[in-house]
Amino acid sequence: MAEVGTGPEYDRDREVKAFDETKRGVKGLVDAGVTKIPPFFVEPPEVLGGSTWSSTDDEARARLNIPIIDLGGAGKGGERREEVARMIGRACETWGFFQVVNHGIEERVLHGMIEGARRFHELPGEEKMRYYSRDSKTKVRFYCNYDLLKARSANWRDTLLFDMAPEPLDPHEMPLACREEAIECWKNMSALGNTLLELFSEALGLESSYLQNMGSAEGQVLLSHYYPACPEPDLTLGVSKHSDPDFFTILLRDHADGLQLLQQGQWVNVTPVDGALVVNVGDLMQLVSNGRFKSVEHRVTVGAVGPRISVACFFVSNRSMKVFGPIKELLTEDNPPIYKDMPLHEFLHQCAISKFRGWRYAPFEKQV
Ligand SMILES: O=C(O)CCC(=O)C(=O)O
Ligand SMILES: [Fe+2]
Repeated sequence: MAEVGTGPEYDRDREVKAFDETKRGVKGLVDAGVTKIPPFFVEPPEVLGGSTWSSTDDEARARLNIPIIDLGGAGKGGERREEVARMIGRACETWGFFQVVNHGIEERVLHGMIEGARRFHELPGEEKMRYYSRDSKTKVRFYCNYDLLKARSANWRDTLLFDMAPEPLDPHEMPLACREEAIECWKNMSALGNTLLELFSEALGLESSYLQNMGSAEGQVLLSHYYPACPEPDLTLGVSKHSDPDFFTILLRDHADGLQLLQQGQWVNVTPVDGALVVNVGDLMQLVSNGRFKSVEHRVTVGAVGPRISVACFFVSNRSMKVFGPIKELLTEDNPPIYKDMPLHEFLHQCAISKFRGWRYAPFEKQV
């Protein structure tokens, strides 16, 4: 006989809808004391599996850590500017990920943001639920999985989203639990994002202001993710394998492991480093750089202890009619365009259906 909850009598759509209507997210399940996760969170074994790089050899292990780049002296006219731009370029061409230290954001601001996110997600369910929304026009929204109603399996995480830019967000719309912390964190991440944009431009051999002038990252979305402890951590994921559909992402994490990226078909753990921020290339950057910078797939596993908290700032374009394609200055006879020019809305649609499938000019290995 089929296991209870998964047999033919199990109405998945109804269960998902009923869960969504609680407006309490995964944290609500944990608070209710579930000891088994609802079946719609269970990932198939082929998704959960996959080998993880591991090595007993110290040197090999060291090579399996994404680069940690010191931004000290990399400001405009700084003595390390060129060196840092080169390091960032190399990291984007190989890993698609790097961590930055000496980034200029005070520890107080980062710690405050993590604690603010914790305060929000640990509010009583009745207080949080008034922010619960699936309407993408809502600039402040709390939700459990943006694609909950469509995805094959749900992810074990809740998110609070703030649409910070380009239109300013009225602070009064933000929950008090993390309002000040989120504004301060975003201002700092936004400034760091501008510096990174200049460094990305220089790494590509372009004018410092080139990428900024394209308007590819003028939209900024701050996401506070909360991954509660999971009673069956081996059956589900915090977030399934994906690449970010933005230009680039700055990610703040607490001390918990879980973030993994895919390298040569195997998962590599991105080990937390005190005070560091993770930066990763998104799909739009891969497109405009004609595949030179890689948008690498990543995922988050969950643990039996928790929560794990992370805060991501997505740098995006919100000009849906603007046409994006490989930057002409980067193209040569030896480096012909491997992607088509297309309006942003079409690009995002393609990303949503299937990453890069069916619209490349040449066979292109997405993974390095
Ligand atoms: O929580 C994390 O460490 C990663 C989050 C992530 O991949 C995302 O927001 O796209
Ligand atoms: Fe991501």
